[in-house]
Amino acid sequence: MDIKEIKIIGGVNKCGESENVKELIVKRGEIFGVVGPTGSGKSNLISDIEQLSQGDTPSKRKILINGEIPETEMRRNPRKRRIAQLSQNMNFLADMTVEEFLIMHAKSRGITSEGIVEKVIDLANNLTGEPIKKDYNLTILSGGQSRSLMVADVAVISDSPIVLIDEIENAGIKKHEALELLSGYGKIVMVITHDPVLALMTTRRVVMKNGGMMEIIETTDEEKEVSKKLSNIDSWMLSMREKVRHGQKLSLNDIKAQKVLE
Ligand SMILES: Nc1ncnc2c1ncn2[C@@H]1O[C@H](COP(=O)(O)OP(=O)(O)OP(=O)(O)O)[C@@H](O)[C@H]1O
Repeated sequence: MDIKEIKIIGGVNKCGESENVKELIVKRGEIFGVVGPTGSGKSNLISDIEQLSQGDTPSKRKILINGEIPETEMRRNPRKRRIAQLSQNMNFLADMTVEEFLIMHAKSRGITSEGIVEKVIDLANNLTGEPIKKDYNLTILSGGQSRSLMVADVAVISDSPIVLIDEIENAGIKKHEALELLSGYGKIVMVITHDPVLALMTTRRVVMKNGGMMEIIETTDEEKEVSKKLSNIDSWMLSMREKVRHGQKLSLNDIKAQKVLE
């Protein structure tokens, strides 16, 4: 099934009161943000989408796919759900090389195209400062390398049209590029974040409060500008981290803020 949009029909907050936002539609290629303080219900909203809930969770939300109630099979069978989830705590456990894993995953999805392994690894290497090689064992990958590979894998091999991301701010990868990559592959991307770099690169974001969807904010052009500048600062921080990691010394020249903010 070609998933073009998901619709969230609002339910109730933690006090049982109707949510302010009654209906929310997220379309293919859109990056949608979920923001709110601790305990405000961000993960709960993502989990409702992941389960394709139909008024049967505490929030009583309903999730429609292309305007319709998804088939029971899609709800019950995780293989048919086609929703990928990424979080900063995820790691690979399988004892195999990067190449073996990618070939196996591509095969299981019926993808046989030439050069798919190289393509995924190249994309992953754009997201991390520490290069990944195809003969590396999955279990020796660092956190940043693992997450980069997962993002590239979800973008290219996994056919999950819906990607739910739970706080990747400390995942040690180029977050901006990671989100751009996923949305560029025509996916519906929903990202929970406290990070302005990510929050401002979404087209819209929902503000959670007390377990309910309070309001939807459209990202302004000015905010997009701010996002680009913050992203530069972010890449710079990542490069500093890499220098320290590789035993190099930093100098005051490295923190000339103007260079970063230009
Ligand atoms: N609409 C709701 N109805 C009933 N319970 C809810 C609702 N929304 C959230 N909760 C409950 O409130 C608690 C906090 O919610 P949740 O974990 O989703 O918050 P969060 O914003 O993700 O928090 P954190 O930022 O700390 O991860 C959870 O136990 C969750 O089950």
